[in-house]
Amino acid sequence: MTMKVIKTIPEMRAWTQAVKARGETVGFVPTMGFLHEGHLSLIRQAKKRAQRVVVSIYVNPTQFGPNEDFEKYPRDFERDEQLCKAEGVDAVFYPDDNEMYSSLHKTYVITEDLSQVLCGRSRPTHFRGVTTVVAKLFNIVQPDFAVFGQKDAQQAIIIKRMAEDLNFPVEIVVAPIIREKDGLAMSSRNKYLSPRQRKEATVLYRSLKMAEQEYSNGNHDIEDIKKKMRQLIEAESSGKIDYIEAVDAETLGPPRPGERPILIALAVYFEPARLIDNIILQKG
Ligand SMILES: Nc1ncnc2c1ncn2[C@@H]1O[C@H](COP(=O)(O)OP(=O)(O)OP(=O)(O)O)[C@@H](O)[C@H]1O
Ligand SMILES: CC(C)(CO)[C@@H](O)C(=O)[O-]
Ligand code: BAL
Repeated sequence: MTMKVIKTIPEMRAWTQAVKARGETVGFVPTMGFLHEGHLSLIRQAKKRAQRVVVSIYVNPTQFGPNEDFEKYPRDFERDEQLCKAEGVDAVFYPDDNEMYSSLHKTYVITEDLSQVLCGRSRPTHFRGVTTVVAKLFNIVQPDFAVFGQKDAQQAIIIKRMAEDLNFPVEIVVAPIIREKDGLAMSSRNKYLSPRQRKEATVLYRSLKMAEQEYSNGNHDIEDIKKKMRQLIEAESSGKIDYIEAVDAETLGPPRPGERPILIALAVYFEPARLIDNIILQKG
C-alpha cells in the first residue's frame, strides 16, 4: 500500500472506513509536524500495535496563545512526508485551517482543573485548544488507538481523561520520552536554541536526574528537591524558570511521597523557546 496524503475530512473518514471494512485496525499519531525521532518512536509504537497507521500533521492555531509562536512554529511538510514514508506510515492527514475550523466554529472541549495547573498557568487556553483539536481528530480519523508522548505528560493525562469522560472508543497509549545523547528531550522547538542555549539546556534533564537520585536516596522533602533543582538550573544556565512542580503522576493533585508515583515537571524559557521536560519518581 503506498502512503496517501489526505487533506479533507470526508476523504479521511472514507479511508478509515475502507480499512476497517477489511477487518484491519487503525493506529493514530497526532503531531504538529517538523518530525524528529520522538515522533518517529510514536509511529513505531503504533505500527507494532495496528495494521494501519495514520499520522496527522497540523499546527493547531487554537492551542497557541496570542503572543505565542504559531506563525514561527517550524514547518517542513516535504521532509515530514519523506520521513513518514520511510517509517511505512499508511496515511498522512494534512488538513488546512479552513478544513479544521469553519468560520462558524464555536465549540470547545475543556477538561476542567487539569488544564489550569502546570503548563496551564502560563498557557491558560492551551489545553482547551489541544482537547478540542484532538476530539475533532478522533472523530475524523476514527482510530482504534492513538499514541502520545510522555514528554507532554500533562497533555497525555488530559487526553486520557477526555477520552474516558466523552466515551471515545479510542485507547490512549503513552510512549516514553526520546532524548538527544546528552539528555535533552527532543522537541521541534529545540530548533530555536542558539548554540549556547542548546548546551545550557542539558541542565534540565540533569536537574530531573538529580531529583530522582535525591528521592531514591530517601529524601522525601519535595520542597527541598524542587529548591535544589531550581538552584542547579539557575547556576548552570541563563534559562528563566516558568515552573518546577511535583504532583501526583496520575491525578496531577498533591504529591504523596512514598505512597504514589510523583511527576516532577518543569518548563523553562530559553527565549524564544519554552522547553518542557519531566520524570516520574516511583514510590521509592
Ligand atoms: N522527545 C519526545 N519523546 C517522545 N514523544 C515526543 C517527544 N517530543 C514530542 N513527542 C510527542 O509527539 C507528539 C506530537 O508532539 P509535537 O508535534 O508537539 O512535537 P514536539 O516536538 O513536542 O513539539 P513542541 O516543540 O511543540 O513541544 C506529542 O504526543 C508529543 O508528546
Ligand atoms: C496533540 C497535538 C498534535 C494537538 O495539536 C499537539 O498538542 C502535540 O503535537 O502534542
Ligand atoms: N506538544 C505541545 C504542543 C504545543 O506546545 O503547542
